[in-house]
Amino acid sequence: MGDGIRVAVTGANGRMGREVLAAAADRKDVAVAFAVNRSSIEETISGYKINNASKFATLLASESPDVVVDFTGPESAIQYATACAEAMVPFVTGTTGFSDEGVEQLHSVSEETAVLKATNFSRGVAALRRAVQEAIAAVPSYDIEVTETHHNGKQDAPSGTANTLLSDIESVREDLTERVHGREGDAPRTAGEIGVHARRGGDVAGEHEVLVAGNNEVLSLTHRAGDRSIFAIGALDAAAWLAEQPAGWYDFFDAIDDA
Ligand SMILES: NC(=O)C1=CN([C@@H]2O[C@H](COP(=O)(O)OP(=O)(O)OC[C@H]3O[C@@H](n4cnc5c(N)ncnc54)[C@H](OP(=O)(O)O)[C@@H]3O)[C@@H](O)[C@H]2O)C=CC1
Ligand SMILES: O=C(O)C1=N[C@H](C(=O)O)C[C@H](O)C1
Repeated sequence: MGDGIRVAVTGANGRMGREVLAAAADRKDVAVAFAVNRSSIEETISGYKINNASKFATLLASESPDVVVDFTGPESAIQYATACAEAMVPFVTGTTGFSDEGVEQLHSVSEETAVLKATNFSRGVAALRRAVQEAIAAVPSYDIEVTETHHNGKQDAPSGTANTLLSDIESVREDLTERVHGREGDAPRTAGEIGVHARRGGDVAGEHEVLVAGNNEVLSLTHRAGDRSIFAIGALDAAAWLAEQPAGWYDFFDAIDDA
């Protein structure tokens, strides 16, 4: 696979699917084997024909892509992943909002083929995650609040990235056992909580802030996505790496730390 990868793209007419096709068109190391969308699309996107999603399994067999890149919804991602397991094609998903059962189903797929699931394909967010864990370990009694802001079309709240940051924080601060979503009325803060806030508006590509406060000081660690191309580029980098991996469960750190 030294000459590059042939990628299949799901959710091709979504905000992210379009970005992935645009990023692929810009890269010499990525060719698009095929692209699918649930609703039929007559026009091409970044020069690529868009197939109806009902043809996904047939196209997997006939086009033999090296890897599939999926940004859709939790139910469809599991359906696409299941088809990838049958065809033994590696599967990268940036889709968020999975239930615990959904994540278990993806884990089952990873017994048959390589699966890389990441709630955020930005290298800046990968750096933020590491910075947050280091920072909060240094001030172990401080209060923590996580705030995310996204465009008004986002389905899930809090964002997948916010949930990932919350898990990271809880792995360092085992005393924080309750996630409090928003705050209203007679609702004073308690010692064991992490406040979680989700804002929606306009076309914000994605912002995440971890606020750490105590002892007469405030530390704010923030990431702002300038536009969605960063997620698409990161997903294609992850896809190029995953295409060469054996069956198993991987995250974005596995790909970027091995580069
Ligand atoms: N990990 C990361 O770095 C990032 C993750 N995301 C995540 O990616 C996902 C998609 O986001 P975004 O592109 O903004 O969403 P959009 O709503 O713009 O696009 C969703 C796409 O998925 C398709 N789709 C939705 N439900 C189904 C279904 N049941 N069956 C088949 N296809 C379906 C839609 O098809 P149709 O057009 O026919 O409706 C559309 O093509 C979200 O979960 C989001 O949180 C987003 C950005 C970055
Ligand atoms: O839906 C989005 O747009 C985004 N979703 C991801 C998430 O839920 O964390 C990543 C990014 O913030 C954009």
